[in-house]
Amino acid sequence: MFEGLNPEQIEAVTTEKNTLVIACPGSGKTRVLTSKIAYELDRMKTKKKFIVALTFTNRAAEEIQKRLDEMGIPQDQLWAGTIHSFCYQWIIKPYSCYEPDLVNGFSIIDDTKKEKILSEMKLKRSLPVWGEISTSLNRMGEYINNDSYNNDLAKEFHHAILENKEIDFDLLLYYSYKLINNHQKIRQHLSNLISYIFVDEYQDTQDLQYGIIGKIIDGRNTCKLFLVGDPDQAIYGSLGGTPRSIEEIRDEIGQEEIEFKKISGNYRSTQRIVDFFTNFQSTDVEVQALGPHSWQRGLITLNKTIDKNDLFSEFAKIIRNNLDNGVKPNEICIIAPVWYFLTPLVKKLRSLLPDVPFEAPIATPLPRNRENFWWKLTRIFLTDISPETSLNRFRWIKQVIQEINIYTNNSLNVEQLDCRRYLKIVNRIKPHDDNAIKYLQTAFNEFFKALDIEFVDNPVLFDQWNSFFNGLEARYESDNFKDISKNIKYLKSTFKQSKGVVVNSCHGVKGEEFETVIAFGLLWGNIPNWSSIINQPYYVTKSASYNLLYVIGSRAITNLHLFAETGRTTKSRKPYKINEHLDSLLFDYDIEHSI
Ligand SMILES: Nc1ncnc2c1ncn2[C@@H]1O[C@H](COP(=O)(O)OP(=O)(O)OP(=O)(O)O)[C@@H](O)[C@H]1O
Repeated sequence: MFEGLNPEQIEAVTTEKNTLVIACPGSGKTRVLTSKIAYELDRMKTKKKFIVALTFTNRAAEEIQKRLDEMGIPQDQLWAGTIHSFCYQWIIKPYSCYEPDLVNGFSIIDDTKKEKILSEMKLKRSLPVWGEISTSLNRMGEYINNDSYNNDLAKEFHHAILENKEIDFDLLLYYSYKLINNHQKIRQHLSNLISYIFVDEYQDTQDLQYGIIGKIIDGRNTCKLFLVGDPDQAIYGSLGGTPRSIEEIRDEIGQEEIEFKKISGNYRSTQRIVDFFTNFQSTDVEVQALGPHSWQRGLITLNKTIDKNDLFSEFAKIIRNNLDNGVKPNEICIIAPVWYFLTPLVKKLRSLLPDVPFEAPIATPLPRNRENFWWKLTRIFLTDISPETSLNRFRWIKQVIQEINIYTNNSLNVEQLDCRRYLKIVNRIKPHDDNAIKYLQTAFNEFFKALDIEFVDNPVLFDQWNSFFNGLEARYESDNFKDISKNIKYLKSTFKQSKGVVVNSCHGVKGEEFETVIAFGLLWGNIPNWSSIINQPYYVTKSASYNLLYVIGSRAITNLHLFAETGRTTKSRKPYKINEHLDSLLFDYDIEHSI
């Protein structure tokens, strides 16, 4: 369990106390977190308690589970997922009957629908459609935009969806906090059930999330807390994410003691990459590259003259060179500043490099609400059956069957043998339809028929069915996806194990590492987003800009190619300019023809 950990890391893993671990990128925070979870799972004295690991993305939760599988650690007593999934499954689903706004049923709306409603509201008020409005609330139920006009709009939006018995992820968090704060019974139940809460990327935790975690722990000494993160990697400031100080965290958890630990060094990158990204660090702590690549020179380039239309062929050239030099496709990553740059980019690259696989996790037309039951069943149907996916698929089917039991009062068994049997049912179902929507509907119908359950009679499953398929149809018709194939093969390809060149947003690649990173759109207004620039004090803009550049730079192991392309214009037709902090940095870049 302690294999591959240095003494500082072992100390963090074996600590008995509530702990906050802060460290620079590549220092092994994820490794420590996974080992600590394994260590605590192994020490559990009762079968009645759970360990909860809160990660920023579902991808990160799956990575932890995969690593625990590889370590051979049983995970029956682990729950891992995002704070939104946690709130839904542990608070809202069991206790929504105590909340008047939710008591008559509700469904969670998809991002596409949310964006559509918000855009219509903005148009009505003659506000620019592209202006970012946060609909996050704090624990007092207040909206957190700087501007009261935006707060009114956020409030009006929530009123409108609630009228329709719908909530979004922000209301999900808010009602979870309200329920846990108002009902001692809920607090007590959760703190009796949960023995440890782990928080990854603590620096992006919102006020309500601290509030919810704090209420579960709240000085009762029954549940411990372990947070890891890096304040310099806080990139969700505009959505209310903040790295709290150790004193503030102590206040949240009812004055329980909390220990502060640092781990040092970077095991990921070359010293040159470290020297590049530490220019955007908030402190002047020296970071030493300790890993096997530390001494390599690699390549670090900055191109600020290339036209946006020439990016694709330039990327293709870099990718081809890397592949020729033995770099595997999934060790290369292209980072876009905003997710809507991704779909056209992948399309273009696929045509330029038809033999190279690409993986664009965001470029899926599936509705992004992973709490939807039908999303979870889709994942099982569309993930390849292979030895590498078998443990995941087994875990997913178990979850799905447990949910069916809750919704239908059925008592399907969830023992090992039974879950294998359900998986076999899924594996046998092979609809003939090419159209993705038809394929999935046939598959789901056949699955429920084999289980002998009439799901259409169930209001929750029926509502979720509508929201899933309406969401999928709406996304297929939206500007971003209208050109992609509606064939089931395309949808299946979005679930493929990561073997291809990764194309993702800066937010999507947090925590990951790649031999070669290509980042483009490093323009003022993208990095950071206008919402961190317009009407913001300079220190907010600077820290948003620094943190994004820091996160992007620190994903690279050996090579980093930066692009601040020309030819992009704002909605008011002004040319975008290079990010000013990147522009003013004096760094010994390699010249491009050496690529
Ligand atoms: N003690 C160690 N010895 C050798 N390699 C290590 C050690 N600890 C971590 N690593 C390796 O260093 C790399 C970075 O580790 P990890 O992803 O855990 O860092 P991190 O602190 O979570 O980074 P980030 O903040 O960027 O998410 C990984 O390849 C990991 O396997």
